Amino acid sequence: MTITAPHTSTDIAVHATNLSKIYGAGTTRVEALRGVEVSFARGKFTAIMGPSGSGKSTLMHCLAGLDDASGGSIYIGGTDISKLNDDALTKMRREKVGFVFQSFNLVPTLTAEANILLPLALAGKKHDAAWLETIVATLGLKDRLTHKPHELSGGQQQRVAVARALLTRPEVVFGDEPTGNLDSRTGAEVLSLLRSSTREMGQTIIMVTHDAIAASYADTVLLMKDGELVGQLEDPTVESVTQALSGLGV
Ligand SMILES: Nc1ncnc2c1ncn2[C@@H]1O[C@H](COP(=O)(O)OP(=O)(O)OP(=O)(O)O)[C@@H](O)[C@H]1O
Repeated sequence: MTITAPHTSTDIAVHATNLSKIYGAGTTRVEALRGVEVSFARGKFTAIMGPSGSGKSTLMHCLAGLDDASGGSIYIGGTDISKLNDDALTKMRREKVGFVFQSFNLVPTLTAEANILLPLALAGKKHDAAWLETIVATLGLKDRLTHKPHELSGGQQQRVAVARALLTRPEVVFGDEPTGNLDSRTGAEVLSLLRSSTREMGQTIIMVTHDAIAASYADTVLLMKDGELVGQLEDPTVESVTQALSGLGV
């Protein structure tokens, strides 16, 4: 007889329940999220896709505590972030969330190493030197640490941003089109590194993308339309993603 362990809350890194977001009022009122119910398993790579205006960025911004939801609750690592005051929210984002954006968002005057260490430095915390070494080695940045961003290629800059996101061992890393500014070969490298951070480091990743190739690196693709989650693909391929998107009119 096989006994399957029941899912416990520790299997879930990020969870949102009955999440709504309304922009504007009256004739400019937009319901960007309509009662979204979603759980992101710990250590998994999830891509969020859907037509333009379907609510992907809004969902990501609310989940990351970058924007206030209009209703519902969001849990990151068991903490209901909708109940946190501004200071607690800032601390939570700094310690429990990593970000990788399309535009690498590195500080131009700082070296790669200083950029990687910045979130911990801002939090007044010491970094774990062995963990830094592991991340730097995994991302192939060892001989680039003393360089400033303008001395690095786009792919190297994004790897620095990925290292910065991973260093705090965050509950979750959010990616907003992380390969949008990279050529396809470099983009593939960064996506492979993101995927190995889930497989080898147990990192949870949630990525918004328009790109079926990028989404095919994820374990799961969530499909959005008109502010709702309307589908899910497991072990996606470029073909299965493209087909699902064309079903949504993309
Ligand atoms: N700050 C805002 N003020 C008013 N409406 C907004 C605001 N931000 C987003 N919206 C609206 O909310 C809806 C969802 O937008 P959102 O940016 O989340 O979609 P998206 O799926 O990320 O789109 P895209 O793929 O084009 O980036 C859209 O109708 C958009 O016009």
